[in-house]
Amino acid sequence: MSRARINPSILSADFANFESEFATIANSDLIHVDVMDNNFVPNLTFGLPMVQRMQQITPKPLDIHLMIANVDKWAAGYAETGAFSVTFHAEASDNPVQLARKIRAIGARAGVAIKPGTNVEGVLDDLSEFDQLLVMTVEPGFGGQALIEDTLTKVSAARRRIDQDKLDVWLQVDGGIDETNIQRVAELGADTFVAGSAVFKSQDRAKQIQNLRDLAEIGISHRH
Ligand SMILES: O=C(CO)[C@@H](O)[C@H](O)COP(=O)(O)O
Ligand SMILES: [Fe+2]
Repeated sequence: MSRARINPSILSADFANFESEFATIANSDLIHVDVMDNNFVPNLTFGLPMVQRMQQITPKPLDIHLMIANVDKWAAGYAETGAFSVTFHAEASDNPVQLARKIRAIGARAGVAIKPGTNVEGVLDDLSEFDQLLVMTVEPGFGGQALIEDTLTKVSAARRRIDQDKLDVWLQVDGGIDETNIQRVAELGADTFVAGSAVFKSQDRAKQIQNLRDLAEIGISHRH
């Protein structure tokens, strides 16, 4: 696996044809699956039975992004599907560290996500309990939004802490990532990039995934 990971978000895919859609993004690193409950976010996608089925047909490991309330109750079920990683929102959990331990014990990587309005400091001290920190670069709920520049200070702060404490934690960004900004966001510290519309609206998705990966790796190589 290359240093920069590109995880296409299937929120922008054709929901009636996941198997053929997945085949068009088979050169990705992981496939990002947005679970929304019309409660934690004002949009609804699909739940556990769909993710169980995706697990059977996917050419790549699944990176599950849970945008659901009562996540302390639901997250374990997603880990049990055999998903590679399960990321839940800090805002939706009563005890993120305890939940991460539960997800890890099942055998999935545990990720914690923060919305644009949530401080990163609250999770930085517990980072060793997680395999991934997801800094949302848009308000969760919808694809195709513009990246919120203010969120990028959190990416820099998280990168400083990960490097300083020599943590093995992936730093993911999600929302509005495309070929115009990925290199800069990588330079600031992200190493794992979710891209929905930038991949699915492209004429040649495989080529776009490789283009995004190349740009991100240039950004990573420019880090001081
Ligand atoms: O979690 C979310 C939205 O809440 C994302 O994963 C989006 O699906 C990303 O889409 P683009 O902003 O890249 O179009
Ligand atoms: Fe997402």
